Amino acid sequence: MSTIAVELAGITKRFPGVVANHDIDLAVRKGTVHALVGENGAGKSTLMKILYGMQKPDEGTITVDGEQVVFNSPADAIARGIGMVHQHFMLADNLTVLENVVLGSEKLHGIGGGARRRINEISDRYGLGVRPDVLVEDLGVADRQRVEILKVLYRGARTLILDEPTAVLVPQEVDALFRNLRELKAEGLSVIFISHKLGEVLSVADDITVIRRGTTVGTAVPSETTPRQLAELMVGSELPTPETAESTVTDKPVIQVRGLTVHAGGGAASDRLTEPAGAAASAGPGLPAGDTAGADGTRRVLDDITFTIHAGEVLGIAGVEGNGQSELIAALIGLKRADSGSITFLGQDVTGWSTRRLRELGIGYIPEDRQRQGLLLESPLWENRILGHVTERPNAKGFWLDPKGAQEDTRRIVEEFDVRTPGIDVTAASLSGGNQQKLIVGREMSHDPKFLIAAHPTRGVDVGAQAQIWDRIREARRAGLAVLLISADLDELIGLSDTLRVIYNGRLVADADPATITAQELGSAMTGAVSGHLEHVEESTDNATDAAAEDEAR
Ligand SMILES: Nc1ncnc2c1ncn2[C@@H]1O[C@H](COP(=O)(O)OP(=O)(O)OP(=O)(O)O)[C@@H](O)[C@H]1O
Repeated sequence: MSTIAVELAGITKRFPGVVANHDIDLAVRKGTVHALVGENGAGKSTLMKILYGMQKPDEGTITVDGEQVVFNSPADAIARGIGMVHQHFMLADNLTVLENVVLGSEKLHGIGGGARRRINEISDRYGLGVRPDVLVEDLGVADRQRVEILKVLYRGARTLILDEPTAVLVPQEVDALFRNLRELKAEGLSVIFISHKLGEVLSVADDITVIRRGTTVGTAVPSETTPRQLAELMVGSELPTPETAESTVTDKPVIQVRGLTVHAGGGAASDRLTEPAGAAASAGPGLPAGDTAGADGTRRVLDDITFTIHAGEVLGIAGVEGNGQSELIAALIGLKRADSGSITFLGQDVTGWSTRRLRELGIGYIPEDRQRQGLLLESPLWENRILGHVTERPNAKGFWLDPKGAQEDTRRIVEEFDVRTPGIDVTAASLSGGNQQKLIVGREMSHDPKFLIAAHPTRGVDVGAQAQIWDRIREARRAGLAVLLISADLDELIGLSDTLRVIYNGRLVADADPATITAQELGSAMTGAVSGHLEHVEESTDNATDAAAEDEAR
C-alpha cells in the first residue's frame, strides 16, 4: 500500500497573461500535515482548486492512493476522499449542525438517528466537540470551523485541504485546532495546510513545500528551519515585526464616539461602499448568547461604546469575531444607524451621515470582507480603483468621471503596492486573495485619509506585503492619521496599536497596555478570562469620560 496519500506531478495551469502553476510537484504522505507556503499569487489556491476538482490542469497528473485520477468536479474529488475547508465558511446560519452536515449527503446516513450517531462518532473520535442539534448561528468562529471539518470527514475525506484556517482564530483556538489536526494524523489522515503565518507552519507541519511564482522552489524540514529562513525561501526577504517604536499620539481628537448603541436588526443600511445610508433594513449577524437586552427588549449589538482616537494614534479593538466589531465598523462608516449616541469627526457631529459623505470628509475604509464589501469582483481593477471614491481625484474632474486618471493611478498602485497582475484590465476576481487585499489597501491609502477604519488590513497577505502595509500605516500615522484597527492577528494588534481595548458582547470591557501584554494574555481576555494586564471597564470608562471632558474643554 502506498504511503503517499496524494501526489500532484508536473501540474501546469495557465490563465490569460499568467502561468499560475508551472510544473509543480507535491507529494503528501499519509498521516501527516503538509504545509503549502508561498507569497501572494504564488499559485497555492490554484493548485488546491485543481486537487479539489474545481479547475482542470493544462498539464500534469493527480494520483490518489497510488491510482491516477481525473477530477471533473468537486464531487469527483470528494468521492476519492479529498475534502476542502474554505476560508469563508459555507454554513447556513439558520440551520442546525446536523442539517448543515447532512445537506447534500442525505444518502450517506439519512437525516435522522443514523446521521446523528455518525456525527457524534466522528466528533468523539477526533475530539471536535461538535453537537448535532445546536443552531449554527449560536456558534463562534472556531466551532463553525470544526463543523466544516466534521462536514468533510462525514463525506469520507482522508485528505483535508485547509485554506488559511488560523486567520480567524485567537491563539488558544489555534492550539485547539492543532490538537484536532494531530488526532486526524494519528488516524492516518492527511492535511494540506495553507498559511502565511510561518511560526504556526513550523509548529504544526511535518513537511513544507514552498512555491514561488507558480513553481516549486523547495521543501523544508520544520525541525531544521527558522521562520526567517522560511520567509527568505518564500519571498527572499526577512520576517517583519509590526512593532511601533516611538509614539506619535497627539492631543488632537479626530474621532469621538460617545455612548454609541445599536440594537439587533435595526438601522442596517447597505453592504456596499457607494450607497447612501438607509437603503435596506436587514438583521445584523448573530451574537453569542447572553447579549445585553435593550430597554425595549431587543438585543444591543453595540452597547454604550465610548472612545476617542487622536491624530497619530492607532486604537486597536481586540475581540473574538461576532462581539460587535462588524456593527461598530458599520456604524462608523454610515452603513448602520445608531439607536443612540454620537459620532464626531474633527469637531463636526457626523452622526447619521451617509457613507459617501463620510468618505468625502476623509474617512478611509478597509472592510472585513474584501470580496463582498471592498470590490466589484467582475469589474476591471481600474474600476475598482474608483469604488467608494467616485467624486474624488484622480477618479473625477469636477462632476465628470475621469477614467484615464483612474487608470493611470491604478498602474501606480499596482506598482507601489506590488499587486501581482498581468494588467489593470483584468477583473478583481482573477487576482489572488492577497493581491486583492493589496489593491484595497492601496486605494484607501491613496486618498490620504484623516481617519482609517482598518479591519484585518493584512489578512491573507504574505510576510513581505504585510511589512509594506504596516509601513504605510505607520508612515501615515506619523503624519497624523487616526486609525481604528480591528484584527484577528493579535501580534499585529499589539504591535501596531498605541491603545488597546477589548470588545465583548457589544461592550468595551477592558483596556490593555500594548507595551506589556502578550498575544496569549490578550487571547484570554477576549474569550472572557481577565488577566492581571488588563484594567476593568469601570476604570477605563472613567478615563474615557475624563478624556471627553478634556476634549470638550479644548
Ligand atoms: N480565475 C482566474 N483567472 C485569471 N487569473 C487567475 C485566476 N485564478 C488565479 N489567477 C492568477 O493565478 C495566479 C496564482 O493565483 P493563486 O490564487 O493561486 O495564488 P495564491 O498563492 O493562492 O495567492 P494568495 O496567497 O494571495 O491567496 C495569480 O497571478 C492570479 O492572478
